[in-house]
Amino acid sequence: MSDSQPAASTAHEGGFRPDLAISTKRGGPHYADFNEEVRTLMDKVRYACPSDELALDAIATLRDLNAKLDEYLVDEWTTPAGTRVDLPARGNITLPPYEISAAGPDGVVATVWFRPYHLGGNGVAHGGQVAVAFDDLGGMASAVAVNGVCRTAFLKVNYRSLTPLNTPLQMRTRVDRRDGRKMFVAGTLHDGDRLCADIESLFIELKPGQA
Ligand SMILES: CCCCCCCCCC(=O)SCCNC(=O)CCNC(=O)[C@H](O)C(C)(C)COP(=O)(O)OP(=O)(O)OC[C@H]1O[C@@H](n2cnc3c(N)ncnc32)[C@H](O)[C@@H]1OP(=O)(O)O
Repeated sequence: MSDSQPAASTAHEGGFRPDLAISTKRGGPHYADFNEEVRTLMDKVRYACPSDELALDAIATLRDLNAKLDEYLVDEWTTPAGTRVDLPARGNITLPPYEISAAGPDGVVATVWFRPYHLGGNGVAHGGQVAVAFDDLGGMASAVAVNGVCRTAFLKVNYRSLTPLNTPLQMRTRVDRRDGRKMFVAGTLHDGDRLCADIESLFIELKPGQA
């Protein structure tokens, strides 16, 4: 575990943050390239078998970079990662990248692609990464439905066929049924006409102030 900690957060206000002030300017004009280079680094690391000389060189470079980044850590409400809606997956490099083509009462439609670093085994995507994409986009469908924040209560993924890497895939999520705060969300992931996975899930609308 690294000792690096993000900056102290502001007072805990639960899941609702009316003052998010989302801006595509956060992180500056080169934040997109910064994000992309980090994803590329993760791709390379997933497949690299470095010489010891290269490993030592990379360790020194990364330590230097991490020390520089330590000077610029902010809290989760201020970081561009997760709020740069102009970037794939809102600039959150922990998510598989996606681009939203529709988000409304009929649900969310996105193009998602799994990169080399999402490798599970034998050249295809890790099932956990598929679940991460469904969690985020299922959460988005329920958030749009209630115009608020929801948390996942359960997420069942049916893996119907292998999910390829480096391929634009269609993910669709929608609230199938609402019962008060309970949003039953269905979703599919397709490679062309082929169904890769689908979900049965429940998202709960948070009460004001609820974490
Ligand atoms: C636009 C940006 C989009 C961003 C999207 C990001 C999405 C990311 C979503 C996540 O990953 S959230 C992180 C993973 N989830 C969690 O950590 C949640 C942990 N669990 C909790 O915090 C609470 O258990 C939870 C908020 C889900 C529910 O607690 P509550 O106290 O608010 O509700 P309660 O326990 O009273 O349950 C409300 C109803 O849901 C039902 N319920 C809750 N959990 C259930 C469950 N697991 N299975 C079936 N039903 C469940 C419960 O029975 C009840 O039904 P009834 O109203 O009919 O009585």
